Amino acid sequence: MNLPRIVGARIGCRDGGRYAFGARSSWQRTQSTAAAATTRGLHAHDVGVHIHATSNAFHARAASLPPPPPPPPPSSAIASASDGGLLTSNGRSRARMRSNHSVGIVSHWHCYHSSSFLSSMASNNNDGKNSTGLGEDRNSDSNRNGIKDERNNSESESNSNHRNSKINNDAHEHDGMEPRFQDTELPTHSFLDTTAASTATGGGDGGGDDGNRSEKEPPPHPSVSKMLSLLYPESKSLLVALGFLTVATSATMQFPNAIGQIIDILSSSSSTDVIDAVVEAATSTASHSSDVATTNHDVVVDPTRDAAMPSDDDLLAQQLGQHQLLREQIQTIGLQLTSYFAIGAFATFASSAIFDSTGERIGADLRKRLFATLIHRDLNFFANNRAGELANRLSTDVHEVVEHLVHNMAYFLYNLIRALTAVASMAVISPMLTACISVPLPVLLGGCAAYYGGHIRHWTGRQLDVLARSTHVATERFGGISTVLSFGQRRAEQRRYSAVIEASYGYARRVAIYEGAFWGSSYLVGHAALMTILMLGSHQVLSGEISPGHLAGFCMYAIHLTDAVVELSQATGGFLRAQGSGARLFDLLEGRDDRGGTTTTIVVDGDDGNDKDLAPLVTNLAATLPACYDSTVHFEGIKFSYPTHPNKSILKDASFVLKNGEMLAITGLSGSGKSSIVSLLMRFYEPNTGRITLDGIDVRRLDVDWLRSQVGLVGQEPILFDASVYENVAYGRPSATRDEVIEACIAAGAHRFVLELPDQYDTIVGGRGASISGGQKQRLCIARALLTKPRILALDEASSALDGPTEQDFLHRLRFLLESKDNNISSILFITHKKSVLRACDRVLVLSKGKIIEMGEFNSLDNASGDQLTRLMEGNN
Ligand SMILES: Nc1ncnc2c1ncn2[C@@H]1O[C@H](COP(=O)(O)OP(=O)(O)OP(=O)(O)O)[C@@H](O)[C@H]1O
Repeated sequence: MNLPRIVGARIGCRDGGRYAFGARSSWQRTQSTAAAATTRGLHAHDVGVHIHATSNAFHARAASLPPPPPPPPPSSAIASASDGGLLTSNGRSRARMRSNHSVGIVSHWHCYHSSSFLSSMASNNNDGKNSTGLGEDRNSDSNRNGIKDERNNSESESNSNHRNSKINNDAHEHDGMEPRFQDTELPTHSFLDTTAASTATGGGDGGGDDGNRSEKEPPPHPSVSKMLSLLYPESKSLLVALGFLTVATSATMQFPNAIGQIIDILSSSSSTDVIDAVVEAATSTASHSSDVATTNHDVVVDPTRDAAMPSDDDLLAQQLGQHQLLREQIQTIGLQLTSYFAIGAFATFASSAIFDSTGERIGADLRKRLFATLIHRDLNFFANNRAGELANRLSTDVHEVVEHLVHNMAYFLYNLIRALTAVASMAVISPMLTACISVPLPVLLGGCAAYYGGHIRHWTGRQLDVLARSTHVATERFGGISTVLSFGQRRAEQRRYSAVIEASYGYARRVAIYEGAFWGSSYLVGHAALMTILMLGSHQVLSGEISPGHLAGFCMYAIHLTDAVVELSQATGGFLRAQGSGARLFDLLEGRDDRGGTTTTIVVDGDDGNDKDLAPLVTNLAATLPACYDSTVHFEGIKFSYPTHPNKSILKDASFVLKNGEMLAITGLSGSGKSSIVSLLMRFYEPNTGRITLDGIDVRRLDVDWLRSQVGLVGQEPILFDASVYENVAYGRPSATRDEVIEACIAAGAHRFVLELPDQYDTIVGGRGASISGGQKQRLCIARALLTKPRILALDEASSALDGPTEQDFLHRLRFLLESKDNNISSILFITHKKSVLRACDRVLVLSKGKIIEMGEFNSLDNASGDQLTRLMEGNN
């Protein structure tokens, strides 16, 4: 299961297919299943890239690391131990990872953190505009607008701006349409303009005007309590994980203490004497036995030796006993440490596994919630929000929130426990030394992190914006490679891409410098603190206040403290980044977006002529018509503008009737508002004034899903999903039998070519039906609409890709379906430019600039000379 592809495909559905077929909840289930699969670890390709790459960043990083250098020379146990995070300036995260092995469980969290440090900062700045998954939608937009866009591209390439603008102007004058998705064709300066990049990433879809998608104001950051509310459902697991984390950290923190004890045991004067004596005895025994072997007969016993004095042998035996005692003491400490570390290892495993899986659980739930919210938004919302960007929110932003919220929380807690334990242990050893380090250190390191972190965030954001833009453009160009080739633009594209990548590298270099400065400063501050401790501590040892072992232990705790303070400042930054990523998510979840909001309040002319707030009726989903209703549709004085362009009048006082039992064609110049009529009938949008009635009832009083189920819409662009022929046709009625699907395909004239496909009805048609022809796609879409047994069939240029004989056959079948008593279809609405279709219809309605200018039978209109229809039909014989 491929989550982003599913999401992209569903959200990118431009013809409103989801709405028309009322299959939102079924896709919602699909999405839930995909999310659940992700949670169970069945990471699909794209999800895996996002989730695994970061949540298992440790492993990925570790795998890519060079082998660790040889251990530091034993001359400095402290220096070697201090690698636990402090002596890390050069390799930064890498060195941190390596060195952290020396302090037990530290490694996991460090490595995790190290890899997420930059990416997390950056991704926030990127504001979720990762270009992954964007290209497909934008490509399709580009393809739709292919000729115009590509002409523009070609013109700009040859630096003829005049011609370029003329093409646009011509197009504009001709059909009154605004050129859509102009930003897909960027002159070099805007291509490199990171401000533009930040606004222009994302896959455009949904039929909106891209140009209108101006940069959104960043939403306010959600409060801390709101962020933490995401964790609430999993609070039990998190508490358990926290318990394990505390145990693991406590176990780790035993190590410095143990080192101190061992050093003290070994360096006390009595121990030194015993060790010296035993070593001496061992040496002399060795030389003595060799002497005995050579001069055994020379041995002379001293008769004057005092019998009361303990003999050398007794003394040696005593010292050997004490030596054995020392060994046992050290072994006891070793055993204690071993048991601590065994417990620590288990606790690390448990806390890590619980934190990770809980994070994924929270992410999966958040994705399901967000998808459920998005899939129920209206078409206007999708016109205002790029499909790719929404899909990105589902994958990247949710991942960011989980990453920073859950993992950072774990990381923060871990470091907090570590820092507190270190301070407490240090205070026990030497309160004075503790005060010396624990006050200035957090201030200095926190200051460094705040100062450099701000710069790193800033430049990483710029870099990722440019990178995201470049990725989007690359995806788009690869998708439209045939156009790039046909206009000979390969080198130009190569130059553009190189330029933007260079710009991105420029930002990356600045990031690298600030990062280096941060780690350099941390190194300096940390080592200065360590040096101070060593100096002051040595004086204390000399004055007998603390033992050398205590000093060694203290230094190790100080290293832990230094490291923990650095990590704490970064973890806090991580939480702020989670807030940044969460801002847009909460906006979407709570439907607070300022553009393209849902229809919550509808004011309409009531039946009694008074304006009424119909919101309660609209939300009451029970209103439907009886099965035998008359499917006559009345458009009464409809005035309409798209919410994105409220000042542009699309329909101007349009009134007409679609009678029960008739085939009505609407024709007119491109952009005259034909498709908008179907959108209003489907209630994708609401008219500004006037009303649409079905059987005399205002459609706004009817259950919108029921209404849509009564209209079988075949959109202008045949949208198929990346599934089998059978699944695509049965999309609107998943319960349909195979026979019913075949029947619908026969009626739509699709059966014959389906049989010729490699797996017939089980053939996968590819993303957007890429592996079948345009005419075949159209026929499958018609079959899909017929299968839902609609009362009204609305065909928006649905036969445009059919050849003459196939179209004639199709029209005959439709007439048969309309007249057949067994069939549900009672009226057919054609949106068409084709004379053959117009001729087959009962009546033709001619639309010009949103006004109905002619209406009647085709022959009567066709015979009237000089009219709009005749001009329309020129060259259309
Ligand atoms: N989602 C939208 N948001 C804003 N404007 C839109 C939207 N969809 C269409 N328009 C604009 O509304 C006008 C009418 O569009 P419509 O698609 O109804 O025309 P049409 O007659 O069906 O054109 P064609 O024959 O080219 O399909 C056009 O100017 C178009 O740019």
